[in-house]
Amino acid sequence: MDAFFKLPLRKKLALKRKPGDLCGYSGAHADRFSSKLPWKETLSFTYDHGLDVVNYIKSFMGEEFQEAGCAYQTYCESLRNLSFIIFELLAISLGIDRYHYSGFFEDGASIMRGNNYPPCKEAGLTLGTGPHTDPNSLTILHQDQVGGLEIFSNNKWVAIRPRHDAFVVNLGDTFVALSNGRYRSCLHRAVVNNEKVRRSLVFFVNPKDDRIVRPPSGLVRGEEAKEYPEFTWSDLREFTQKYYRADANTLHNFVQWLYSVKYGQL
Ligand SMILES: C=C1C[C@]23C[C@H]1CC[C@H]2[C@]1(C)CCC[C@@](C)(C(=O)O)[C@H]1[C@@H]3C(=O)O
Ligand SMILES: O=C(O)CCC(=O)C(=O)O
Ligand SMILES: [Fe+2]
Repeated sequence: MDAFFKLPLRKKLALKRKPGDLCGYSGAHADRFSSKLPWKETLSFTYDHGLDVVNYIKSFMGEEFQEAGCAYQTYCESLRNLSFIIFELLAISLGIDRYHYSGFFEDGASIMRGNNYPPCKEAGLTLGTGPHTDPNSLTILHQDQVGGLEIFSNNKWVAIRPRHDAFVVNLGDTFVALSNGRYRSCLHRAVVNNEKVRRSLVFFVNPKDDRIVRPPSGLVRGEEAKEYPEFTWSDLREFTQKYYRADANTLHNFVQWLYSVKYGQL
């Protein structure tokens, strides 16, 4: 990732994400937003179980990234396996079939994202990533030793101390619906500093695009008891990529959009 973000801007822009697509390079999301631009660059690609990551990275970034491709291949496969273990633990904690969620995500496709946060002379006047809950289902993050990830807990921002030997795991909005509201998604942000570049690797786990997101029957007592309408990850990704910058209220606004646009019920 270091080698990529040190490339000349014209080479990075050659991999610029296409409008509405999550994958590719983005510089401060300057092509998407006209205010409150995040102080960061990102490089994202979709990972599904069958992807030959090495060839994908080489074709996408160049032959010189063969070694990076091998590292990403191992990393993505390992995090996919870890996600299934986490989903089993979540199912057990909810008292449902322990394989319910891992089965639901078996044919899913995740997003691998590298975040590069350059130092900022006026670090207090900007944010690397603004306050948000992740719209996806589950996030497995590794931050470098610089520090900058914060969660909102007990009405204050709390720094998450970097640990080189640990991942940060948080639930996203889609899992709120999959658990029928029994779990909440974690509000977090990334701050920057005026001295050092900061990097994080983020693995966003998602179900297959068109798989219907609904809670297991064991978590729903009667039709009225469903907390959220049914939707797909494809719907929520479209909402965040085309109509709404994910923030602390994405799920609420997404449901309004679903009813008005998708179901025409408002
Ligand atoms: C589905 C996604 C949209 C974002 C990347 C993944 C999960 C987190 C989302 C994001 C990081 C939340 C803050 C705003 C955002 C625009 C960003 O700063 O990158 C979001 C991502 C995105 O829309 O690219
Ligand atoms: O870089 C970080 O520590 C947080 C990044 C993040 O929240 C995201 O990319 O969704
Ligand atoms: Fe996030």
